[in-house]
Amino acid sequence: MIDNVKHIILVVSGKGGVGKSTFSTQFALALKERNLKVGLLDIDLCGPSIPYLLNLEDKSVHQHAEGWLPVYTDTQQNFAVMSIGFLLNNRNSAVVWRGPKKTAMVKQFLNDVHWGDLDYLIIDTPPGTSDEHITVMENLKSINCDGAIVISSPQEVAIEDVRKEITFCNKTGIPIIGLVENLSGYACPHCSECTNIFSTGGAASLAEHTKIPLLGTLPIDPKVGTLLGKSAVTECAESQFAKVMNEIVDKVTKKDRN
Ligand SMILES: Nc1ncnc2c1ncn2[C@@H]1O[C@H](COP(=O)(O)OP(=O)(O)OP(=O)(O)O)[C@@H](O)[C@H]1O
Ligand code: SF4
Repeated sequence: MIDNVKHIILVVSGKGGVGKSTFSTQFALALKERNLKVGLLDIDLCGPSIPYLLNLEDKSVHQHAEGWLPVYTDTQQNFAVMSIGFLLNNRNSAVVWRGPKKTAMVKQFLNDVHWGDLDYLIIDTPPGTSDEHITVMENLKSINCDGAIVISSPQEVAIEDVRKEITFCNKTGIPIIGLVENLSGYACPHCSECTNIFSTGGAASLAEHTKIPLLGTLPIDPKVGTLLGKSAVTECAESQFAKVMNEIVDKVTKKDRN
């Protein structure tokens, strides 16, 4: 099912709430704006927020002879989405399954979704470095992904969790494409001036220390939380968030173009 996908990228974080799902969604939408065929798979079983972020909460997936059909956001079928959220009755229904059932669901998501031909499949993974998470990553390793983008926020505790996530990826043998620092300063909606609220430079020094590329630092931008399916790179093209997102897309896709 995944054989016709050219590139698979995991989005991971050692800590919840650092904007992993927001990044996955906006990164996937930015790739689509480059006329690429993109899929977005949400396997964050504890908090599947992708349907909400894409304004697709009323959609459901359908069975097909070849497996589950993803939800498409456009008639040209250039943006495909699959999330556990489509299988839940409502957004507030938590998935309270034990580890083995969750792992079985992840396997099914990886094996049974009919993605068709895709340039990029972006996978939003559950946050953390627990045993259950290791099983998920081992399954992901078997699908031959390009690597992982690690999301952090500037607070020291988040950076510490990123360190753990890096060790974790190294242990599971998943290459790290680069680091992204999210919530890095506040972009004023009036004058676009960016003010640092927390300490700065954490991800940059971590990148230097670990020799992992820093792909970009994305500011807190109040508009980003209201986009619901629209792409920041087109809706607020002049914003710092959009500029950095475009730079990240350039860096990640550059390898492909060379
Ligand atoms: N750069 C940003 N600017 C403004 N708001 C943001 C930004 N990044 C994330 N947010 C907001 O922060 C909240 C958490 O983001 P998100 O759900 O993407 O985090 P997460 O790391 O995926 O969380 P979880 O661990 O629960 O899956 C959301 O309300 C989102 O709109
Ligand atoms: S950054 Fe500039 S426009 Fe924004 S609140 Fe401060 S002074 Fe006002």
